[in-house]
Amino acid sequence: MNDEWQRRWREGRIGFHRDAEHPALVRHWPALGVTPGTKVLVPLCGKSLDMRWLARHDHPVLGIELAEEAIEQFLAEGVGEVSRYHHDSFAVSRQGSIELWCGDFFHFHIEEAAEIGAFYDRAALIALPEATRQRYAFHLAQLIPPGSRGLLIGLTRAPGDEGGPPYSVGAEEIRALFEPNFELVHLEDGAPEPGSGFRESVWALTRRGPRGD
Ligand SMILES: C[S@@+](CC[C@H](N)C(=O)[O-])C[C@H]1O[C@@H](n2cnc3c(N)ncnc32)[C@H](O)[C@@H]1O
Repeated sequence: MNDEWQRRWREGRIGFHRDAEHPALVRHWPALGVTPGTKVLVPLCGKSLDMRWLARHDHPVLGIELAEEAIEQFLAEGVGEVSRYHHDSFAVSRQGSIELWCGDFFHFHIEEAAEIGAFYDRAALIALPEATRQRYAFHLAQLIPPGSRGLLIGLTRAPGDEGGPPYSVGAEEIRALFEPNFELVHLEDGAPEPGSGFRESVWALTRRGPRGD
């Protein structure tokens, strides 16, 4: 699966990428009440412009992305000096208050996550096949301290459409995956997209319990 993502980026098959920040981020992030200055984890970040929006709103960002191509495109499209270093298996690049860790999200561990106090998932959970989604929800919970908030934008496909990625992840599955470690509030469902029938759902999550619960 990892090779397939690298191939997609090399071949420019990145229909998931948006040319502007996601309206649900703009609409809902302020109400989460995340303190300015709090570092936001963006798992499976691609070259999402949502990271620039978060940075402009006083949040240092830590994005994690497998594909070097995505990170290089993001940096080339940005402004400012880029500094680079290595940390374990990750190649880390920093531009302004955005740091991008190139590598596998599942290899990113709590020691590296010390300063993270919020998260933003748009099309990360739904990029993963069913068998990996449980691992994703648990791993995310390990990285996020109790009391921290995050926004999750998921997606369902038209009834009977079992393709993916993006995979169809309904409200029931989202609750089953995250409720053991997070309080969830379902904020909205988008309208089905004409043509694809994809329909986004937006959730606010608050990490509960002691770390590693
Ligand atoms: C559907 S895209 C979403 C990207 C971004 N969140 C956005 O909204 O544009 C999923 C991204 O996750 C990356 N990815 C997939 N599996 C990953 C993993 N295990 N660790 C890090 N990145 C991964 C892919 O390369 C791809 O860029």
